[in-house]
Amino acid sequence: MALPTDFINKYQHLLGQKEANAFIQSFSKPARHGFRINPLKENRPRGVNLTNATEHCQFGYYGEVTGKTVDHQSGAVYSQEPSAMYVGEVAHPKQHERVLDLCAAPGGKTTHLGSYLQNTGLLIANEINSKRSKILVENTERFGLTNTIVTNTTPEVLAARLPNYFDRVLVDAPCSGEGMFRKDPDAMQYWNLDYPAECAKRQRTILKEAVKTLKPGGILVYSTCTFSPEEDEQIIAWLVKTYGFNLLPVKKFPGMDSGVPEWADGNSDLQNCVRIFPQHFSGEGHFIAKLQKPTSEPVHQQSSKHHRDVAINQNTQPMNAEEQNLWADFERQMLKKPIFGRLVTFKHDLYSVPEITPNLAGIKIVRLGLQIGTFKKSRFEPSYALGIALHPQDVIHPLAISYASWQKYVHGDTFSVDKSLKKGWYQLICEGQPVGFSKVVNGIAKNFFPKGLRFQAD
Ligand SMILES: C[S@@+](CC[C@H](N)C(=O)[O-])C[C@H]1O[C@@H](n2cnc3c(N)ncnc32)[C@H](O)[C@@H]1O
Repeated sequence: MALPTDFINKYQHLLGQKEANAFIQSFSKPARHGFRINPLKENRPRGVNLTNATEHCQFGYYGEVTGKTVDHQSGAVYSQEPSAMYVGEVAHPKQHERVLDLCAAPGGKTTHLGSYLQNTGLLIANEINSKRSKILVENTERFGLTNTIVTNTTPEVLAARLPNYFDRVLVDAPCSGEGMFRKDPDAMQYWNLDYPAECAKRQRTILKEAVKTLKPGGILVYSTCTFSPEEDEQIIAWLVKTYGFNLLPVKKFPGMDSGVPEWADGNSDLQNCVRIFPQHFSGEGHFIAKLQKPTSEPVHQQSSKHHRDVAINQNTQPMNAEEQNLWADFERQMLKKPIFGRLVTFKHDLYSVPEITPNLAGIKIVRLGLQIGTFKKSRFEPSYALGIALHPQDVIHPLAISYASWQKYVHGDTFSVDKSLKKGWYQLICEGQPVGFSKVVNGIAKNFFPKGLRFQAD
């Protein structure tokens, strides 16, 4: 791979000739692939090879997964390169915490954080880019995250609305992406010698706001997929100096390196950070730091389980009487236990929002928790997201379908089912995974697979 000359010279200077040679040569080797399995699903994925588990990530495996499979469509797996998997592992939220993923699209880390939260507490996944925030929504839905609100706003707006609010904040920062060069050589086109410093400026702007959203004593995880000290150790040194954060040690698995104090201000605590270099570790490259916000006074262990703000924003409403009846009918016919969260309507859609959702007025929300369905004229239509999120064991009418029927389903076609099936809604199950809802009428399963997601499966 033809790397920029300035890039080679820079790392020869930083790493020394011998180490730099190994680093540069690693770019000519094949990229490493990986995936995580989804612990929120009742059943393990059946179509992937689960023999090569990663040591550093509880849910991780080496290997490649493709998009047009049951495991992928149902959210049973999430494709993620092996070093990126260590970020969620380091962040590792505890159940019932309030967590912010500030730079979240397409959702690799969000889905990983959600794997730990187990749909408890609150996860706000924010993405500043509107188009990318929609992909983030797709991935949170696919993964079956019911405690997650997706917002599309700036760090400044979130910090102004939710100061000192989160137990844990992840800043997986936009960066110069040097760890992407092997996987995606196009990522090199933006690179020049000044680019890391430009990215660092933006990272400091984001972090200034991230710091405000974190409660005293809260945990901040900062990560990049780049090797440049300007965006890694130097950012952390600045954070520690400016805000008095405590740099916490992060476990290093074989092949992981420590942060390098000499590449910043010499603070020996910088060794607590993790560097993942492709010449030492089976992954593309990352930098991760874990920090704690100082507490000027003792933090009272306020359980977020009991916190409950009333309003969500000015546009949400409780269900009206007709909607309540339609929902109650659906719930009685379809669900073995009541739906999680707080139910609110937004226009004609019914949402389940996490119990501890704060007032989000003034923040652009792209996904208000889990969309349960839509009230149409005198009927309720369950959503695709609900059809994927519900565990088959909690549904009164699961319907196992063949792979051939699934192919028709994801293509947007109807398919035949047993003629004796009663008319009504069924949760479709393929290879043990819930794949959405269908309405069965006279032996035909009608298609409700979202138009924008349809594809031709092999
Ligand atoms: C490294 S990517 C995040 C990857 C994501 N965490 C994942 O694991 O899938 C960084 C994200 O930050 C967003 N971003 C860019 N500028 C930003 C800014 N000024 N404030 C917040 N986010 C920004 C980008 O749109 C991008 O989606």
